[in-house]
Amino acid sequence: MKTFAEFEISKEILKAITDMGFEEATPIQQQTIPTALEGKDVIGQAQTGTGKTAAFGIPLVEKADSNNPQIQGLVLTPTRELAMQVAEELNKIGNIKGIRALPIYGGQDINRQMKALKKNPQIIVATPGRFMDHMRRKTVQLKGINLVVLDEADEMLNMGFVEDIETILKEVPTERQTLLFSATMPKPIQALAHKFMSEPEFIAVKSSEITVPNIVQEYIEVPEKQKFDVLCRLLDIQGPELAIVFGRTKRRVDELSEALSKRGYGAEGIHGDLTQSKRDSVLRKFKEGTIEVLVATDVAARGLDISGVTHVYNFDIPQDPESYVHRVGRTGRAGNTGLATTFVSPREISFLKTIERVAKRKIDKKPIPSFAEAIEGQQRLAVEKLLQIVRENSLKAYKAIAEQLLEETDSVTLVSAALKMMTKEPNTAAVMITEEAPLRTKKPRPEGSGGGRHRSNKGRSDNKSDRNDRNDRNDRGDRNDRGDRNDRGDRNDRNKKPRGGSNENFGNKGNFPKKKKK
Ligand SMILES: Nc1ncnc2c1ncn2[C@@H]1O[C@H](COP(=O)(O)OP(=O)(O)OP(=O)(O)O)[C@@H](O)[C@H]1O
Ligand SMILES: [Mg+2]
Repeated sequence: MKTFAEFEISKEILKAITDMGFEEATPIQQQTIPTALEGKDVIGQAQTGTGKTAAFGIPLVEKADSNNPQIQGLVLTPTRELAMQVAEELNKIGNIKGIRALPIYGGQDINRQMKALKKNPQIIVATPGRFMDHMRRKTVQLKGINLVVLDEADEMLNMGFVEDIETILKEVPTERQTLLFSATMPKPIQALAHKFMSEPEFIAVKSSEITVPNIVQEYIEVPEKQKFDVLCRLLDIQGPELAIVFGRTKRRVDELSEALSKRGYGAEGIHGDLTQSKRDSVLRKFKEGTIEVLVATDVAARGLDISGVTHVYNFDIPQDPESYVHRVGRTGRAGNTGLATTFVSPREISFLKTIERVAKRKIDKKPIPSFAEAIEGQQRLAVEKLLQIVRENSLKAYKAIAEQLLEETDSVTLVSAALKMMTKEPNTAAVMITEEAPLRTKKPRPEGSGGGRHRSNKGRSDNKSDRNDRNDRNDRGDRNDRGDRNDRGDRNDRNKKPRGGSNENFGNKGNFPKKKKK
């Protein structure tokens, strides 16, 4: 294992990384940081949650000059929330060196962004649509940019963003360095990437599986009608610290979050039709633990790093294996463990097989949990809570009254009553969830064949609103964001489309260095 001191990086950055609690470099960091520092173009691929942000962030900040008022680095991300998160991490890496990263994304007041741009940040982290908007307004200067990063590159290139990325890269100086990172990098996307890069080195951390081994992965075969009750039972049994439930469409997300709230869970939804301030507040509440269930479309599938996410539920099976890999990757990050459960309706089993083949791992079948197990689960949680209070040993004020109670009632009855009071009884309040048709079976395609270089918007133009959903491409009139590509009207259309084949070499072996406790 390499420590960061072995890289040729400045003392300020080293100190910042130590302050962040990083001691050893992760495998992808070990392999890509020296190459990127040499100035080479890199395509970096490693499993979710293994530190790709710092893998490109450290060279990016190292190369930036705090005395130069120009924008020197540009990072493009597929979603707004990811842009914010990446900017935050770059600011942590760069704070001692005096390097500032500014997030620029749709849904945020453009005048505010213009003001912030005037303060000369060295690095911009942006969604493509909004960045192009600033280019047109000439509120960003591109001539000083010498390093461009495409985070979640396959996602951006695959989803018809190619034109946007091309437009941006055409205006950035050609003698720049380009870095591409993602946990999935289908071969056709790699081929496409070469268009933007000069003799890139492809660095993929070898692994037999493309998801980290510390995510336990299970599926439950469940008819559409029963999915919601099964989800509630799982939440009761498993008692996640924080959980993300992925649904296929925005309507699904709205209905699920409402239904979960009705049944007494702290849940809210996030998708591309919400205002940015709503998206921000939902995500903030989730990070703080004010709500424990985040219901989301694929807008939250890529890159988001939220500590405490112990469970991921695919309420609807994702439509392609890449999406599966990224969704389940919201848990089990930075060496932590996680559990991912996928609901598969009987007619969707073939999709599961494709996922297993591409992810190169078996997903274990679990039975539908019973109502009795849900009750048991809640009782167990109540017992844990009770014992926790015992351990905290702050019961002095209650002892006298407890002794008095024990004179009148026997201890077993009293403890049972306390447990009953603390147990959340499974709630069966009536809820409304519109049924979704199962995914349509498509002809299996040979792995790696890809079929089409990238998906253009042609062929999907029958669904105009869908275009607004992709990234911030329509940032001008922008309300929507990408990740919600699987919106109602979009679903069937999308099923027919070829998808880039998946690559074989992914990720590391999960030997994640520990973060130092601060
Ligand atoms: N060297 C390190 N030591 C300890 N923790 C680290 C190290 N590098 C990164 N981390 C932490 O690991 C977590 C995951 O990192 P990051 O978000 O960069 O993963 P990723 O590979 O980009 O995942 P994804 O594919 O989902 O985008 C973050 O919380 C980050 O702070
Ligand atoms: Mg990432």
